[in-house]
Amino acid sequence: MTATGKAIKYNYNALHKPKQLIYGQGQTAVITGWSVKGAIAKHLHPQEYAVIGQLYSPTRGINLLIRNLLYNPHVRYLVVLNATREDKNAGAGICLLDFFRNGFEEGLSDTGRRCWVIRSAYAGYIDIEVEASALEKLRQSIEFQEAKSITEACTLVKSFAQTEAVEPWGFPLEFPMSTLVPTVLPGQRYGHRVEGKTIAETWVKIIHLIKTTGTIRPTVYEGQWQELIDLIAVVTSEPEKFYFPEPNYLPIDRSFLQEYISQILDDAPNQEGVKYTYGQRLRSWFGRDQIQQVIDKLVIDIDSARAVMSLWDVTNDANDSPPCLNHIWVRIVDNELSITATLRSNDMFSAWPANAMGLRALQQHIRDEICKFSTHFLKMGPLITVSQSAHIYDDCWENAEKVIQSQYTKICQQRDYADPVGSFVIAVQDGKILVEQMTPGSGEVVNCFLGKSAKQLYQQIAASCPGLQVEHAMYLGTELQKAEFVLSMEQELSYEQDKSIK
Ligand SMILES: O=c1ccn([C@H]2C[C@H](O)[C@@H](COP(=O)(O)O)O2)c(=O)[nH]1
Repeated sequence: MTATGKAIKYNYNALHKPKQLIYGQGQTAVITGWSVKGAIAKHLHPQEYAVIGQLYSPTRGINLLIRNLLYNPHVRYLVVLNATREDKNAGAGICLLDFFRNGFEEGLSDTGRRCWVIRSAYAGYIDIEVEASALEKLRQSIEFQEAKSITEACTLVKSFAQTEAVEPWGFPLEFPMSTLVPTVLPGQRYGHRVEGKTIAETWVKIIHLIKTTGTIRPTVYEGQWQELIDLIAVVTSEPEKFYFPEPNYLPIDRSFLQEYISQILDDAPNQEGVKYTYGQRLRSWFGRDQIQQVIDKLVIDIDSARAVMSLWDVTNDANDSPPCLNHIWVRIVDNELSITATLRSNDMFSAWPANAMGLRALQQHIRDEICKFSTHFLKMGPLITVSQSAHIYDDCWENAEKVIQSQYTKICQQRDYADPVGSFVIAVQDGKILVEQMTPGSGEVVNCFLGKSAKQLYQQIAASCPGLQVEHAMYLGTELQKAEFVLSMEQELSYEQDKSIK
């Protein structure tokens, strides 16, 4: 703190996420939610505020925000901006205000950890290590206001700045924090494939793959994430009205989805502080409606491989907040319409389910429109996402583990055994092992492998069918070993696939 004449200048010291904040010398903390913080800062003088920062999610951001406030007792005013649709969906601002309005009580977090639970309709937690008396003191010492627009927020900040300087409410407080270091198993680094029937099932498999084999790397947001590079997710049969598990373990629900779909399908006007919406990029950003263009293209030329929508603006996106969804490609094969979306950076735990459902709604819309304006009857094909940086942030690791523990085994048990590579019939004939590969469904023989040992055969099969499913390959290994055993024995034994040796 330095005193210059009458005005006192305070320094804000952030314990957490220091590079994500804009600093001033005043006594008001401004929480901008999803509106970009720079959009407010430009209307204010640094002496009018203590700090400006964004808060996206109640479960992920509030704990660190409160810890930072406890370390900066000169902050005596709080302005929470709640201006965008994203703020309404996330509820982070409301939850923060509820902390000050309603307080907190001891309870369990969504991962079952003991913590302080904010008395709010939105789930928000504070670490139990933070003393309750400090939290109460903070609540009593800060005057808070909600703003519905950037203009209103600035007016509030300026009016607080005009009041006399207030003494800090105490000394900076810091509390211990536990950290979780995951065990990472070895695995592929680049290029991964996950498939599931529904978005929910695929999501659980994605979370498991990243959590077990993803590399731990620093993020640009002063934390860490676990990351796989180029993860292709194929969702084969998400139902038209979307599948939400009961109880719902996804990070979104139906009412959130409703709002979100419109952010992808519908145009949106420019709004100060809002970076972009996908709907705006698709419908009007480049002076054309790309969704309609794709529909028109495919109505005329059903076999076209040129049905592309681009969201990356080379003239504009080298800035602070470029879109994550960059490229969408629509393809019709055998009367099945698939969509492939490329996301340069994808938060697989918190954002992917919404991204995938929004894209599925877009796919459905394009299919319906093509059917309406042509004589084609098209089925819904798969939804494919290509997530280039497929990551899980460290503050979601605990939740991710919980999803894996409660869902992954169940989902693996539900798998069917239809390997698209086909099936293999194994027999022992004339002192050799014979394996015939057959097409799935129709059972047409397409390949034959012959050899004396299990090794000779599995090497041939692996070379010929590199896409074989892991469990299927392991099964073949056990059967081939049985066949080799029968061949190697002096006495008359017979081999029959899937039966014990007689
Ligand atoms: O539709 C979206 C929008 C954002 N993100 C995530 C990906 C990153 O974790 C973060 C954006 O960070 P940058 O790569 O822009 O820094 O938001 C998504 O997963 N999907």
